Order: sequence, then structure tokens, then C-alpha cells
Amino acid sequence: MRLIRGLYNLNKNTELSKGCVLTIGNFDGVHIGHQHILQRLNQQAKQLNVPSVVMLFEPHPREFFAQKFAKSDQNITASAPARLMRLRDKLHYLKQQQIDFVLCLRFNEKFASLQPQDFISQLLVEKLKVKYLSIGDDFRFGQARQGNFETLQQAGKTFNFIVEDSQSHCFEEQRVSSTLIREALHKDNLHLVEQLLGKPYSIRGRVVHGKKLGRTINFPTANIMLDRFVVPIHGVYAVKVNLNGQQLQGIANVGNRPTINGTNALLEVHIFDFNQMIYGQSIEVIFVKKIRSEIKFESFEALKKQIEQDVVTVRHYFQ
Ligand SMILES: Cc1cc2nc3c(=O)[nH]c(=O)nc-3n(C[C@H](O)[C@H](O)[C@H](O)COP(=O)(O)O)c2cc1C
Ligand SMILES: Nc1ncnc2c1ncn2[C@@H]1O[C@H](COP(=O)(O)OP(=O)(O)O)[C@@H](O)[C@H]1O
Repeated sequence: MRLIRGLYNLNKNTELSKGCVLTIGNFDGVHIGHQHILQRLNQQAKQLNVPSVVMLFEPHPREFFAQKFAKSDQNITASAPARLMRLRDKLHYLKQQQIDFVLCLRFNEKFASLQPQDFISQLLVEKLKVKYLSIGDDFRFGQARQGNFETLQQAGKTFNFIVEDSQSHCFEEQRVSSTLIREALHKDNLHLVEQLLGKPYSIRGRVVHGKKLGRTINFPTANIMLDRFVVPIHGVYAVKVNLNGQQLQGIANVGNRPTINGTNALLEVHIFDFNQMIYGQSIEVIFVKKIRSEIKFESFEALKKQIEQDVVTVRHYFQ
């Protein structure tokens, strides 16, 4: 899979010169609904003998508009939903789905105000030479969200490309969506989350240095920075850790660490029966079961006692 960032870099890929099959969306979570769409897209790619392309936007359009409204009127508390995953994780799963190209476009004022017809003629027809487009029937695009599914169907007839409704996928009679998964995470129903995602919920990242306090209480924790990523989970979890092809067990905390007056959100994992320096290495933390919420303890000593208990709980759970 190849990642193309920005339209400028599109022309450099000769493989795309004979056209493509395309789908457009945020693909937050790359859940089982998305997977159905991507499988169908790949089928069409094979049939038409062109590469498959996923077009996505950074920031997500809802994040862009939320920020824009927040700036223009301080009284409006606009907010976009927390993402299920960062771009790096999304790309990992899109690669697993054997997508040929991901086209990641910056969603800005200029893009938001494109006329629907320009989006179609300049982007879909001229640049991408789309042969087949899979899109939800609620998709809106272009200035003031004027473009819709019918606009694209009409354009398909004019410019000779197929437009297909990507259709909702249901799980136990509920439409699978990123919102449904966020709700299940909120209720700590990690089992349902796994069923909807088609894989367990996890976060990948590089281990960074922290305050070096963990080792003083015999609970060294590998820290993953979450930066601007507003995580949809919070608290203490039984986890599995993938590190260099090995799967280990451990316990993790996602939060601000109020006991030590932490300010930024962090993912910290103490790996069981493990004693190696792994700073700078990439790990994947798989969330298996929520143990408790994060608490502000009176002292670091009290926190240590609680973590000791948590470890007993998690070890017992894994047994
Ligand atoms: C299993 C576990 C549970 C934790 N629970 C809390 C908590 O409830 N409240 C809190 O303030 N910090 C909690 N922490 C975070 C600790 O404050 C943090 O790991 C410790 O300060 C070490 O930080 P360092 O890695 O920067 O040295 C928890 C950490 C772990 C590993
Ligand atoms: N069992 C373990 N679990 C997690 N990290 C460990 C473990 N044993 C050693 N380490 C190493 O120690 C580091 C964490 O120690 P800690 O004192 O918490 O420092 P920091 O504040 O930098 O995270 C990890 O980044 C890792 O390199």
C-alpha cells in the first residue's frame, strides 16, 4: 500500500495513470462495515484491472468545522467526536485490507469551498480517472455540502464511471458505525468493540521517556505519548502488549495521572515478568478488560498499594 499525501504528489504515481476504483471517507476504526466496503472495492479493482484508492481527509471534516465555529463564535462550544484511532493505526489496518493507495488530503478552507462540479471534474475525473466509486448515500461534499449521492450518480453517467451505494453493514440489527463503537468503549464493553472492529481495540506508539518514577515503586511503565489524540478510553486496563513479534501481558493506565499532577494524557503500560529497556521501540497495546477508573490518590505510596492490588486482579483475570 502506498500513502499519497496531497494532490501535488498524485501525479508522480504512474500506476494511477490508467484510472482507479475509489471510496471516500474517514474510515475511523476500519471496522467491519468499512472492511465490507474495502473488500467490494478490491473486487472491483480486480475486475476493472486498476488500483484501489481510499481518499481520506486530515483533519476530519467535522474536526475542521468544529474548530472553525469555535474560532468564529466563542459562545459556540463546537466539538468533533474523539477519534477511535490515529492516522498511523488507520493506515496499518488499511494496509491489512490490501488497499493499493491511500490518498490523504488536507481538509482546509479551500477544499471545503470547492464547488461540487469542480470536485468531480478536477479531482475525480481529471486527476484520478475514477472508473468505479463506492460511496454512502448520505455523503455530502463541496461548498455548503451541496454535492450528494445523486450529484455523483449524474456525474457518473456524464463521465462514464460507476457509482455504487456502499450500504450500511449491520451487527445484531444495529448499523455498524464509529459512533456505535465509541458508545461501546464508553460503556467499557470491549467484547462488543472487538466484534464491531473485527479486531481488539489497541493503540500503537513509540516508547518515550517519562518522569522515571515508576521504577522507584517497582512498577516501571513504558509510556506512549498521545499528543493531540483525544483517546476514547480512560482508566486502568488488563492489556496484551505486542513487542518485536512477542505477545506479553500487562496492566495499563490511560489518563492524566492526577496523583503526580500530570497534565497531558498518556498511555502507560507495566509489562509483567519483563525487565528490558525499550525506549524508542514501537509497541502495540491491546485493551482486554477495564479494571477501574483513574483516581487521584493522597500519596504516591497509596497509588503504589492500589497498583499492587490491580496487578493481582489482572494476573488472576489472565489465568
Ligand atoms: C496500573 C496503573 C494504574 C495507575 N493508576 C493511576 C491512578 O489511578 N491515578 C494516578 O494518578 N496515576 C495512576 N497511574 C500512573 C502513575 O502515576 C505513573 O505510572 C507513575 O507516576 C510513574 O510515572 P513515570 O512512568 O513517568 O515514571 C497508574 C499507573 C499504572 C501502571
Ligand atoms: N516490566 C516493565 N514494563 C514496562 N517497562 C519496563 C519494564 N521493565 C523495564 N522497563 C523499561 O523501563 C521504562 C519505564 O521505567 P520508568 O521508571 O517508569 O521510567 P519512565 O518514567 O521513563 O517511563 C520503560 O520505558 C522500559 O524501557
